[in-house]
Amino acid sequence: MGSTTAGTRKKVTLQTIQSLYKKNEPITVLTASDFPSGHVADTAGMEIVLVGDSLAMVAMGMEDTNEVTMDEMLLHCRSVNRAVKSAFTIADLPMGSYETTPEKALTSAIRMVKEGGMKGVKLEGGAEMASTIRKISQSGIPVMAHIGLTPQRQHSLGGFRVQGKSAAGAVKLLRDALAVQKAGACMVLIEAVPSEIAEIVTRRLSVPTIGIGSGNGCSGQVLVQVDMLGNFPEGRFLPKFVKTYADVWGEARRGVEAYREEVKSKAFPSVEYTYPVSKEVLEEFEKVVDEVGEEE
Ligand SMILES: Nc1nc(=O)c2c([nH]1)NC[C@@H]1CN(c3ccc(C(=O)N[C@@H](CCC(=O)O)C(=O)O)cc3)CN21
Ligand SMILES: CC(C)C(=O)C(=O)O
Ligand SMILES: [Mg+2]
Repeated sequence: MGSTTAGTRKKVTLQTIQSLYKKNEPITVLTASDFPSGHVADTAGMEIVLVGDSLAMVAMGMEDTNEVTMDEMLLHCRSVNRAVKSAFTIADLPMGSYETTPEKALTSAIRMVKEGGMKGVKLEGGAEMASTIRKISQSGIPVMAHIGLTPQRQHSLGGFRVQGKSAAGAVKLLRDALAVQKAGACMVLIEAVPSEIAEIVTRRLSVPTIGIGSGNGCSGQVLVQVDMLGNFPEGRFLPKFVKTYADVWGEARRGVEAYREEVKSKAFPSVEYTYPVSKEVLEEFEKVVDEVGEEE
């Protein structure tokens, strides 16, 4: 099946993504927020690495995604970009960096490319964002549109709620998808929408859809990396759509506790973790040790 583990993998371009879409091969997308997470996503063969504003919550400990600034996003983008050699990179435009005018949005998108090293940008919203999407994509920066559950608009949506559940909601979703496609979006991310609805929307579009919590009928899938790796504090809430493929947190916790025990018991550092010194040097040093600092 398709592209495998990388290393010498060729650079993924929009054309690569287009050809996967044509072949009906699912497009793999994963978030990253720093050098190590960018590195593992890239070398494990993800086609797209997304610097999502969810990093506000998972990497910065903020309450939601609305607090993170453009400058903070750029810092994370630069770290991810140093690690990613093959994957196509996209970053979320954070709340406040694109809503006021298409010109402001383009300025922010250009910063993501020039300062963040990103290849494309993602922004939340449907039909109402069409002129913004057009402005950015006509300037040569690929735009992924994010519809369905749009976390930056959680207070209008009444929280992190499933979208497109009613017939009217599904019609709105389809209208949004068609509008952002017409405006030039190169991909449409669909978050937290019933599978059947997302599948029908995907069929009506001629650009790939990337689903999160929207079932198997999308052209590709995305998850937040720390979620799928189980790399988060005990007891943290996880959306129903997250499948956990590893227990990185458990392993990290086990390691730190073992280190603590061994420091307390003096089992660490044992001799193999220390540097040798010759007996002669040691004897010579011991001879003078009491005099050092007492001179004059
Ligand atoms: N770590 C993390 N993972 C994510 O997937 C994620 C973030 N953060 N932050 C930004 C958004 C917020 N996300 C969320 C958060 C909660 C639900 C949630 O509570 N879903 C409910 C369904 C609620 C309903 O019935 O309408 C669930 O049970 O999954 C969904 C998406 C997805 N994104
Ligand atoms: C969850 C994905 C789609 C995202 O927008 C993010 O990570 O911020
Ligand atoms: Mg986001």
